[in-house]
Amino acid sequence: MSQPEHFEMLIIGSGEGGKYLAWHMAKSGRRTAVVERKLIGGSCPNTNCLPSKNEIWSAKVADFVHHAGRFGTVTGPTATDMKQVQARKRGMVEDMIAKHLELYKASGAELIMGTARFIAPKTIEVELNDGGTRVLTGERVAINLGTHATIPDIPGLAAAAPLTNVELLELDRLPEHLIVLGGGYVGLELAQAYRRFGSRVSIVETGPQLAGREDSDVTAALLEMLRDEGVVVHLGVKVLRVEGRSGQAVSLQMRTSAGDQTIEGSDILVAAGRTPNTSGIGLDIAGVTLDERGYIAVNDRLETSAPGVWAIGEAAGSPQFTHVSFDDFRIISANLTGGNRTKRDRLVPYCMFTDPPLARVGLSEAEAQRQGIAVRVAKLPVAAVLRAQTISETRGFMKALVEAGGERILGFTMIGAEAGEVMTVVQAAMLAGMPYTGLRDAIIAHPTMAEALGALFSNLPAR
Ligand SMILES: Cc1cc2nc3c(=O)[nH]c(=O)nc-3n(C[C@H](O)[C@H](O)[C@H](O)COP(=O)(O)OP(=O)(O)OC[C@H]3O[C@@H](n4cnc5c(N)ncnc54)[C@H](O)[C@@H]3O)c2cc1C
Ligand SMILES: NC(=O)c1ccc[n+]([C@@H]2O[C@H](COP(=O)([O-])OP(=O)(O)OC[C@H]3O[C@@H](n4cnc5c(N)ncnc54)[C@H](O)[C@@H]3O)[C@@H](O)[C@H]2O)c1
Repeated sequence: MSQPEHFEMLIIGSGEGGKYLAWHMAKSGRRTAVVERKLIGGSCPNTNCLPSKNEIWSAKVADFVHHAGRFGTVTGPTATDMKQVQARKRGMVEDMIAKHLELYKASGAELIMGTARFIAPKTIEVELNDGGTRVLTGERVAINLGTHATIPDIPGLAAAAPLTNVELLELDRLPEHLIVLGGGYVGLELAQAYRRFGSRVSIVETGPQLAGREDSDVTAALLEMLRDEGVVVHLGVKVLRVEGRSGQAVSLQMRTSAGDQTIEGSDILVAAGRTPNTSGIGLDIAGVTLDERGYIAVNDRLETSAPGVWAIGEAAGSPQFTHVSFDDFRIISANLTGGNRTKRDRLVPYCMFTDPPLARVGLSEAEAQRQGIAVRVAKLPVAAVLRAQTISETRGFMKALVEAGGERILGFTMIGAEAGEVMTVVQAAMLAGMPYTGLRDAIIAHPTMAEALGALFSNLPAR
């Protein structure tokens, strides 16, 4: 065994929270190392958020071009060159990796490329990517391992070598018919994008609706939007088996309420949720306990069962968003410097980058009902928003929840153009504790999408 090297802060995984913690600790003078097996900067800039949003924007351009005539621009025959789509995306990812390396260098944190495994409490052995091993110990250890796509236990699926988001976002050819297993975030964003590039796309979802966490009016709007673009959606099905090989020919047999059906496709994408990267790396040896789903068990301060060991991001069971992994960093760094920050009562917003996007902060109607919280609900169709008329993007609606007996905003959902930006305006009001009347009565620039918040909150039923 190599001689152990000691660090004041040792971080496993260069994800969002892990890298910020490393840079922060190193800059404040602590000897810090990060061990990363592959993705410099984690999955967001390499394989997940940013590459997907990059390709989704290429698909948006394709959609603009397909409908250019509507806006008065005359085009001839058009086609999507997936090699160029890939080239733009790869260029962005390479730039990000270079920037991350500069930030590592400037911070003084050592980035060690290799796979970590615990061999004793607070002690890891790293199998270096360049060969050889190093043994590292940390006075404090943070674990930021992330997740990978779950491959459901369906006969023939694994043997079909299905695509996950990682492989799909690396394809430089267009699938002729892409079968998408799962109608959640990954499935919906990528199904729409590949449809716009020109693939035939079929979504197969076990649940009764798309985006299962959302209210039924929201998911009905999503469904209509996707079907209008020619995406075929199968809901409430049981997948029986998969045959063939993704990239060549693949068939999926499913049980539906109308009987058994088979879909023949060229490729299959698995987008059926995530599995934490917590197995086989000696977390038991480190004294780090997992919960029943295999995520690292943490308290509100993100402390694990092992003293001096924290967990960050998806592997810690935090909501699966980059901005949450970043907030996990803020919790840990605050607590390491005498603060008392917790993840309790965090207001976690999100935006699904379908087009138009779906954004939410706070409660949905169904959640309010489940929690027995009485609310007043205001709705406004996006078609009523003047800005939406100017850009011919009138699909969707806004919905706000306000406490029944007061003026506190409890939730906001929007499906429509610029939903993420409009939602953030409402989130800011919620964080400031501003009554809904503050937004209702504000002067908001005309014509913006956020201007419609005045009309939305004016629609609220009286107490
Ligand atoms: C297709 C897709 C699109 C998404 N889009 C969005 C979006 O638009 N917005 C959003 O907020 N979220 C999005 N997400 C979710 C988001 O990517 C994650 O929540 C986010 O990256 C946070 O991850 P993390 O910090 O927990 O871990 P990660 O960033 O995954 O980092 C974990 C790191 O640990 C490394 N690692 C694992 N095991 C070891 C080991 N034993 N030794 C060394 N290194 C190891 C991994 O290589 C990885 O780099 C998307 C997810 C997917 C799949
Ligand atoms: N824009 C964003 O912020 C963004 C984008 C992509 C992913 N993400 C994050 O990544 C997480 C993972 O995304 P995801 O889409 O993999 O998971 P998800 O949980 O959002 O959706 C998975 C879907 O697959 C369905 N499913 C499960 N097993 C199935 C099966 N055997 N056959 C058919 N359908 C099946 C589920 O019912 C569910 O609807 C998300 O929850 C989200 O937090 C965020």
